[in-house]
Amino acid sequence: MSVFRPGLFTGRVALVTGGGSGIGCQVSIASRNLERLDKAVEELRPRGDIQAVQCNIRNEEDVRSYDWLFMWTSAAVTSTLKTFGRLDYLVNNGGGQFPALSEDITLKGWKAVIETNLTGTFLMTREVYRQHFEEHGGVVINIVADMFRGFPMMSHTGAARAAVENLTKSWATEWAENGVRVNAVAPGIVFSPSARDNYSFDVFSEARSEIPAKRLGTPEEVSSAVCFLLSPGASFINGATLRVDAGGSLYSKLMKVIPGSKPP
Ligand SMILES: CCC/C=C/C(=O)SCCNC(=O)CCNC(=O)[C@H](O)C(C)(C)COP(=O)([O-])OP(=O)([O-])OC[C@H]1O[C@@H](n2cnc3c(N)ncnc32)[C@H](O)[C@@H]1OP(=O)([O-])[O-]
Ligand SMILES: NC(=O)C1=CN([C@@H]2O[C@H](COP(=O)(O)OP(=O)(O)OC[C@H]3O[C@@H](n4cnc5c(N)ncnc54)[C@H](OP(=O)(O)O)[C@@H]3O)[C@@H](O)[C@H]2O)C=CC1
Repeated sequence: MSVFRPGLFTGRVALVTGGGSGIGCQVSIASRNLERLDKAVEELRPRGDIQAVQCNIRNEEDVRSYDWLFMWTSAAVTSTLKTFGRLDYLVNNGGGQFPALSEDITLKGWKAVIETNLTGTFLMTREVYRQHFEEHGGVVINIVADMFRGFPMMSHTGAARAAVENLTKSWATEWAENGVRVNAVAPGIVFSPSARDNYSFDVFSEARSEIPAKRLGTPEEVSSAVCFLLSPGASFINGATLRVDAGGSLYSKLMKVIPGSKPP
């Protein structure tokens, strides 16, 4: 998802995991696949000062280490600070999961999802705080999901995202005195080719009828919320989760069809 709007953040520096674009400010985009990142940088270069950083957010060394001798730019936080000299925003957008009933999730699959969505967010945010925000302040946005009534068929990500929402509140309080704000954005259902490929059925067509607005959200609609929470207009908002789902989280959609219940 692209997360910024033109002109809003001129002179500011952002680090965005999981792709996204930074228009009008200087941005590092960080994910595992360098080829895809480079393509994104090519596309976005005319609109902003943007660099790609290969980083697996599950790997502490990728997040943290930097080899001053060889000048590797494999460490997301350090290389952003080295390239741009400052860091104002962190957007923890990188994440993902696969659909499965809980009883079918292997330990390896469980760990992959928890480490990506929960541990990755923790490692990135801890590092940004240690290296820059503790001294200079800043804003963190955590992208979570509509897991407010549990997340049947994706219980691993539901648990991880709920934990990230809780971390959002802990960090908002722990770091308020250092001028750090931490908020979360919970998108409803937004078309994503990777999610489409992860399902054996057309999840987006099926989901549409379960959204009160009867349409999917767009990346721009999520980015508006991210921009607002990053901006000075949100300077008194801390520890909040903004739902961007056209009311979908309030509507009783069923992720799993329950044919009938067995007597207790
Ligand atoms: C539409 C609803 C709303 C949408 C919300 C979104 O977020 S949209 C955007 C969402 N975007 C995405 O979700 C991005 C796509 N998702 C991913 O990249 C992965 O799901 C990931 C997040 C687990 C990362 O995994 P990774 O690269 O680190 O690991 P790996 O690939 O090596 O797998 C490790 C283990 O996980 C297990 N396992 C994995 N897949 C399946 C499966 N389909 N079935 C069953 N199990 C599966 C399996 O145990 C596997 O080990 P094995 O058996 O192979 O030895
Ligand atoms: N689309 C939707 O309906 C919803 C999406 N979300 C969440 O919003 C965020 C963006 O989603 P969307 O753009 O749709 O999905 P994508 O799958 O297109 O984006 C996910 C991004 O996360 C990156 N990523 C995954 N694992 C890691 C990792 N270990 N380290 C670094 N980067 C990683 C991927 O890049 P790479 O493979 O190169 O590492 C990819 O760029 C995700 O967290 C998603 O779960 C939440 C609710 C709904």
